[in-house]
Amino acid sequence: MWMCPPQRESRGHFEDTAVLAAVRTALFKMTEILAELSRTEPGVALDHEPITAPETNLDAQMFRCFRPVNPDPPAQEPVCLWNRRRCSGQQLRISPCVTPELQLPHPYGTFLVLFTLAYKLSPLHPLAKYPGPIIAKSSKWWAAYVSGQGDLHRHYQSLHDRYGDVVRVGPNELSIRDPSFIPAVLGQGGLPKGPYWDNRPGSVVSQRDPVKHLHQRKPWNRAFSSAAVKEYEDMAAKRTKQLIGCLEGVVHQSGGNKGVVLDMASWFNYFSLFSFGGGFELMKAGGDNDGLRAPFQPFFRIRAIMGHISYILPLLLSTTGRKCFVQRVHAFSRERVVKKDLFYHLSRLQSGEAMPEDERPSLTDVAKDGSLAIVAGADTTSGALTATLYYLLCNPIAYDRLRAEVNAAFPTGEELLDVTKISQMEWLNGCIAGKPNFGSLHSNESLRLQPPIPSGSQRSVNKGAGEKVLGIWVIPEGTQVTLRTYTIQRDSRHFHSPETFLPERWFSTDSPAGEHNPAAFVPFSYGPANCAGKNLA
Ligand code: HEM
Repeated sequence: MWMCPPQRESRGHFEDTAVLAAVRTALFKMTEILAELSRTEPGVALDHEPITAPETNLDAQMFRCFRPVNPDPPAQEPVCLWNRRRCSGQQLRISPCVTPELQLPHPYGTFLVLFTLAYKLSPLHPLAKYPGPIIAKSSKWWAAYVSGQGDLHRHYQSLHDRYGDVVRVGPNELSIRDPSFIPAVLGQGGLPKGPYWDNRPGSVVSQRDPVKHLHQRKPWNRAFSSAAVKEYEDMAAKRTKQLIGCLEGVVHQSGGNKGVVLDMASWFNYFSLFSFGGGFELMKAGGDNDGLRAPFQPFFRIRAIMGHISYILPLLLSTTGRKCFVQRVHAFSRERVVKKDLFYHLSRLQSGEAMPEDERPSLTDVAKDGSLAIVAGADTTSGALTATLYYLLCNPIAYDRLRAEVNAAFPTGEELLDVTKISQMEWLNGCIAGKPNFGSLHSNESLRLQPPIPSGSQRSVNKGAGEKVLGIWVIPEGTQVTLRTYTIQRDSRHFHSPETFLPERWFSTDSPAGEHNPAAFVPFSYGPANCAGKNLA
């Protein structure tokens, strides 16, 4: 990794005293890396749709100082750095934006970097009044680094414990722990999505324009309407049985050996792709033998890191073969559109749907959304199931109560999913299902303790939109805000014994544990851009 982390004070917490030295090192290393990128494979880029680096923040403007600018690229054989074998033979084109010589920082660049840094840390900055660590105020590169360690949500929690409910976590970004701001930020008429989503394939999740988002969201709402979700029930029941059969098979093959180890996170991941009909037969294959799931794994980490420095994505796209991965996923999605599963519903081609020809989305658009369903739907669902199993195994009392409840409701174990029965099962709903309770549609303990999207979803007060007032806080234009799900859901002001797995808190109001603030439970987010697949999930 390019950046030497300064001394940690506590888990994920950086000492301000080491900060300036770290920032200097980081900036120097950044220039080195950019130079290295251009030296190793000169002038090669993949064919991609035009992508423009956002000019909305100073980090991006600084970054432009280091970007190569040669309008006449040399003719050259295209190469895919990411995976040469997989991408050989694909139609690639030299992009005019990358050249062999990278312009290293000249005096103007150095001056701009230092000036920008000084401005970000000065009392003149619009967010100067908000508390936060100096390294975070200096650059989002720091958040990208912590994100790469997989610890960002815990780090934000420690920052809130130290600085309060509103913390400056980036030069232009605030992190919020107060759930009373959820409707104003995420609700109807709230804030649009932020630059975290810039430079991504144009699926609904990365649509920052609220009007276009509304349009793109329609097929999703249709795909998860009550009628459509009913159609998935059989599929879900069959896949559940298949999973149980597979697990029994593995145990059987081991000859009843008690020491058999199962990677349940992977099995839940194979299972959670069930909404795609027969497209993924990972359970049947007993693993990802064909490498269908493997390409998604590095993508999750890269996506999480790049969200903080999304202006660098165009350079990465042009110097690496990430494009190859995206093309592969889209190709897979395109094949699926014709089958009657989630892709089919997204394509709005259902019978009885009076959708005029010209309003139907193109196959490419559906493929983009379908790819999103794989990345947004499968990992979240399997993460929730894995967390539930973990907490049940750590809590024998809850495990026994749940098992007794399931055995009573489904005595033979052969019944298909019966949603009416499920909605009346207290322990199941307390642990992992979704029963209307305390005004909250999805009330369960593992999603509270381990929300699959723990750091929340970024929103932005766009330039020209005017400042946004949240209680006593004035959020200036050009600021990004994020409500931290993990931190909010583990706040003792909203949940009794917040770090403890207590499924009964959702159905028992007799004990103090039952008292909680339902508004502080938002694993599926809130408002018009909340999770489109939550009914299915
Ligand atoms: C336990 C499982 C899941 C959790 C906790 C979860 C959570 C979330 C969250 C927090 C968001 C961000 C919303 C925002 O920006 O405000 C989101 C977005 C989204 N999720 Fe899920 N999700 C889950 C499963 C699924 C499934 C199964 C699907 C579909 C197959 C899905 C499809 C989507 C889509 C399409 C979006 C983008 C919505 C938009 O921007 O309008 N999710 N999800």
